Amino acid sequence: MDVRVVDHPLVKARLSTMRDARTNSAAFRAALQELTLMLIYEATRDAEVAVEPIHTPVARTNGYRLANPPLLVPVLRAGLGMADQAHRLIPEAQMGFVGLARDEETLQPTPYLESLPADLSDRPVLVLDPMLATGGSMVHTISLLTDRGASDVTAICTLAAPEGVRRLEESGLPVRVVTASVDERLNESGFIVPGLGDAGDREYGAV
Ligand SMILES: O=P(O)(O)OC[C@H]1O[C@H](OP(=O)(O)OP(=O)(O)O)[C@H](O)[C@@H]1O
Ligand SMILES: O=c1cc[nH]c(=O)[nH]1
Ligand SMILES: [Mg+2]
Repeated sequence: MDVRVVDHPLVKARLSTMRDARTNSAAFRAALQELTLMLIYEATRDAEVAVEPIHTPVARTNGYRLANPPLLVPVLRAGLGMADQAHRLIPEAQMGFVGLARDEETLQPTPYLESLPADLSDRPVLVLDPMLATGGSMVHTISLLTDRGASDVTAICTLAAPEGVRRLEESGLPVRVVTASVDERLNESGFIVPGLGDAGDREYGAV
């Protein structure tokens, strides 16, 4: 499985803002948006482009656009904080939604929303979720996508745990991961260490 860690000074700086326990919700959301921009920029580096002639005020030249715009799928709640920024970068993209809440005792994802196009064959998908911890939520989400024919899925995750990366790899699902960091480990409560805490709570407040 392809895991791309975007190792760039600006990525590290935004991630540090998100990790810092002193960062308030508004600053956390702003850093997440900026980080999302950089991760999507990297994730789409090899996207197929269509070429069509355009006229500048001076001459005729080649114009470029994405040949096959992806479906964007934020995983609620925390992934919502990445959705608008991703859409600004790829305004022609369609958006689907998955809602999951991890049971903090069993660490199993509890689904509460699924709003996705019926046919995803021949369409790239970008899944937006800041956190890949045990990998349970991501495996559930990608299974919903492959059930609809998706075969080209990229998980855009601010942070990943080695355990989650391994789980995705062992699932055999057609996915690659683009992240700002693969951290050390999960703790006994299933939180990423050093991590950044509960991403959804830090964006929107504790539930
Ligand atoms: O890899 P996993 O062990 O499944 O954990 C990762 C999930 O946990 C967080 O969501 P959470 O369940 O806290 O919901 P929230 O976004 O509403 O806070 C995060 O946004 C992922 O979806
Ligand atoms: O560290 C973690 C693990 C799962 N979900 C989060 O929001 N944070
Ligand atoms: Mg949460």
